[in-house]
Amino acid sequence: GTSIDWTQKDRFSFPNVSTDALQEESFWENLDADLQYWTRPLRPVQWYPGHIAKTEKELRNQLKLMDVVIEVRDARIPLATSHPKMDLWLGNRKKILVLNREDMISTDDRNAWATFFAKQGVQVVFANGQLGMGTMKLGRLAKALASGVNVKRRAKGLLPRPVRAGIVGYPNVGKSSLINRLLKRRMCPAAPRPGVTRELKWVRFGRDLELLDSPGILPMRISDQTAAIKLAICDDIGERSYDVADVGAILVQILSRLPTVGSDALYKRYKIDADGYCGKIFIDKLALQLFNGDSSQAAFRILSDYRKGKFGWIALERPPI
Ligand SMILES: Nc1nc2c(ncn2[C@@H]2O[C@H](COP(=O)(O)OP(=O)(O)OP(=O)(O)O)[C@@H](O)[C@H]2O)c(=O)[nH]1
Repeated sequence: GTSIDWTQKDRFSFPNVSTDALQEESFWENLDADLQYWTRPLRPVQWYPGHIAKTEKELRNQLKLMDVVIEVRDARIPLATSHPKMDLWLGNRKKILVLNREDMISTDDRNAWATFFAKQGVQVVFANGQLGMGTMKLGRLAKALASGVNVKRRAKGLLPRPVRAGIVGYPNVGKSSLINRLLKRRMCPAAPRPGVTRELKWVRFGRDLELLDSPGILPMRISDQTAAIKLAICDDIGERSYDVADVGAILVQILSRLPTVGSDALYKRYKIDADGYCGKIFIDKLALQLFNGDSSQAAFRILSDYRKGKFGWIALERPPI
């Protein structure tokens, strides 16, 4: 496989670069290849192709109505929660990128992503849909970006109209929470499941701006199992689509190799040795220790500890170099 040989790294000495930093860099460089290798023998995460086609059609219809598109991603996995066809679907609409769940990543991660997207000229806002952080800035940006729409209308002799913004993103990334925050209301009608026709309503959002009250859902990428595993770990897809024990085992392998967590932190929490190669053995031991041998429950405990930040706030992606 693509396992990392730390001892090899230690033999060379790089001036001014700590071994920890090197190990971490090497971890991130190898993570996607490792995930590909680890997921190959597993039951793939199941998407329903029928749903995907319908979701895509609905999304494209919704996008046609928007002048400004607010694309929401999970800050822990900004790449796995992106769709390669998004820019094509956008056409010449303006886009603002929201990295939501900013509370679930470290300041270093946040800075790294801010630099990465700034270099690409992408407008990025970090937000917390639960607490509402970032939404003021988002509102201001949407307004600023949208002002061009009426300049064009005036040039064509048309009357100005409110500019229309809409929120899109993968399931569960926090779209409804952000709509609620922007519209300062408690409830947003739950996003309907793909294929169910819904009424689209515009809600006034500040002066001259309207927000579509139901979010657009991005279709899953059917063949990308590396992205799927990350979505599963981050609880961005339903548990019925994957095997909890498999996903938990992969998380153990990731955590034990990550220098900022490592097998020491796993041992401290569960009193079980992890070796970074076989998360399944770790899960089975935890199952025997705490859950009468039920490995799904054991895996769920580890996933849930990760999601609650018990090992620190750990992103599963770093910007590519
Ligand atoms: N910690 C944290 N949790 C968040 C944040 N934003 C949303 N959540 C939580 O994430 C879960 C999903 O949020 P929703 O707003 O329902 O996500 P959605 O994208 O509308 O989901 P779908 O309706 O499935 O498409 C909820 O439990 C929210 O409370 C955030 O910034 N930080």
